[in-house]
Amino acid sequence: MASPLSSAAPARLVVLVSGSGTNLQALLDAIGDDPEGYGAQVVAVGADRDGIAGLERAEQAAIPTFVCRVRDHASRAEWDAALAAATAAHRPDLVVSAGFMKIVGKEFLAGFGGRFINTHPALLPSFPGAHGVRDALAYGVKVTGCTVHFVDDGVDTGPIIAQGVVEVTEEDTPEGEAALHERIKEVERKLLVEAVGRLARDGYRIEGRKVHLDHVGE
Ligand SMILES: Nc1nc2c(c(=O)[nH]1)N[C@@H](CN(C=O)c1ccc(C(=O)N[C@@H](CCC(=O)O)C(=O)O)cc1)CN2
Ligand SMILES: NCC(=O)N[C@@H]1O[C@H](COP(=O)([O-])[O-])[C@@H](O)[C@H]1O
Repeated sequence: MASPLSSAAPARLVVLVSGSGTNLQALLDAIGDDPEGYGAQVVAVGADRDGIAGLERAEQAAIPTFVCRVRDHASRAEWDAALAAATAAHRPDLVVSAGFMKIVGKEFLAGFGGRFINTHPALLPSFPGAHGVRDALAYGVKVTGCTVHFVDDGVDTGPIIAQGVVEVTEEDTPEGEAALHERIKEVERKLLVEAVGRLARDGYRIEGRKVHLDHVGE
């Protein structure tokens, strides 16, 4: 699949969040007042719930927000279609799931397949799902980390864009999940900013499981 990013204008990003939104903040800070330099701008932030810091961060930055709650829809499929429509209204080039804690369905993927990026707090394909940090700790791994990947119709199974490694130490007890997650997030924020910027600036191709970042100027 060839890059959908053909324009010289900054890529339009819709970012989906469910929680504190520190990955969203890292993108906003990297873009700052130079979207041309970074190669992308955040045009909207969407969420599956109200009252989260991620939405407050968007409002602070005067970025439009939308909330699409499963319980406001008659079925999961209707929610998925509503989320797809609310996202499409902002005409994104790329959609970024940055701590978005819902599995999206067919309609969303039909609209944004090949341009929907997720960041996950484990080294995929190990420990997919909603509890990547807890599952890695429970397994007893000595290294873990984070993965930025394109989303497909599995859960955390799509083609990998970039990964970052974090050591697990003797101090990382099962009770210390939050502390390990915080160390992962320090690496993850930088990885996400770097990966999204490169995809947006230089373009990319997805061939099977491989993501090829184009090399502009080489
Ligand atoms: N179709 C896909 N959707 C999403 C993917 C994906 O790979 N394919 N990645 C996720 C993010 N994700 C981890 O990276 C993830 C998030 C949530 C869950 C999950 O089990 N969610 C439950 C609800 C949990 C809650 O509301 O707290 C659910 O969806 O019912 C698994 C993986 C983004 N979406
Ligand atoms: N499976 C999805 C998942 O666990 N996502 C994780 O939620 C955190 C969100 O942090 P943030 O709200 O501070 O950006 C991030 O670590 C992200 O990888």
